[in-house]
Amino acid sequence: MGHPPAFDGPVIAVSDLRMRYGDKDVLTGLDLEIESGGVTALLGPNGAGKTTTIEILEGFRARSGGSVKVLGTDPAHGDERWRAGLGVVLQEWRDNGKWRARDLLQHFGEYYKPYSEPWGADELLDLVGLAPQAGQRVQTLSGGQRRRLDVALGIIGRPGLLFLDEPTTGFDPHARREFHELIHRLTDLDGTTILLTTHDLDEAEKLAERILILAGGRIIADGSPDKLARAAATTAEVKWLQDGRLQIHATDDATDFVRGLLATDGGTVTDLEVHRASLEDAYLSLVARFEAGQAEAAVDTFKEATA
Ligand SMILES: Nc1ncnc2c1ncn2[C@@H]1O[C@H](COP(=O)(O)OP(=O)(O)OP(=O)(O)O)[C@@H](O)[C@H]1O
Repeated sequence: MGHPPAFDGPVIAVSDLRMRYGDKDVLTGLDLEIESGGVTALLGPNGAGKTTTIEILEGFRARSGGSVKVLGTDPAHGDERWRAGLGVVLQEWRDNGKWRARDLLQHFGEYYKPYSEPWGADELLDLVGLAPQAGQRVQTLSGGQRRRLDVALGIIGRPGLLFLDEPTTGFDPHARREFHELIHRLTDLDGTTILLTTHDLDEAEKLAERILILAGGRIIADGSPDKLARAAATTAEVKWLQDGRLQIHATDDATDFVRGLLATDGGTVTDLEVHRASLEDAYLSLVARFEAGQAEAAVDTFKEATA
């Protein structure tokens, strides 16, 4: 006995996933396949359905339609052995405050013994950088330490697939960096596959090989950070002063536009600037428009920018 049985095939296979709360459609046909290994980040504006998606994949929420396989099993019918192959770190987890960190891990590790060889508590505390806090009560840990303990609980059974829902919300920059180092360490170990949700594009770019953007009920962008950034950067904004007045022009071919401008301006153009849209620009504008209630228009513009 060691790790849960290795799984052959995509660790997540979702097709036409739909979710409706009352009369509100949150997921309207989500398709997704994730192969084993590496970190995938699921991004999207508030209320886009990230947590809903993750909870369906974890088997905590019944879907309205579509087909879902996680580690080869439909989460709606996952048994204990299947669940033991998953690691779950929820957005908030506030129980167990009186337990000491090491005792808590030892206790939870017992649950996994029929299915895998769980981490020993001390080894795991070391891995997540909490060895000095081993004897401390959970309620006395800082926010960042608490989150690392959450991750320790999530990975204690050596899961093949780890879900992290907004793992660094509320972190200061130092805690965030330490957490990112921990995620890198986990993917180096045992090839754990990680799916995390975040609001933060910068975090997604740092951690993930693959970024998925969820908006308007489906995945509207899917690719490596580089690929998405290159796609978003095709439009450029050219700014200049002419006769003391600011002029702005958006173009797909800034070089050609500037050549034409300078050939005909008679020397009146000054302060010329070319600003290439970054992935961040495209994403922030998506989020702002989404939050202003212009979801559909926002999705169309973003798709055009990253197609
Ligand atoms: N149990 C529920 N009953 C009714 N509506 C719900 C329920 N859970 C979520 N919703 C709604 O579904 C939408 C998606 O919520 P969800 O939490 O999945 O989004 P999210 O992308 O994770 O958001 P955030 O980034 O704010 O965490 C929201 O409009 C939310 O209000």
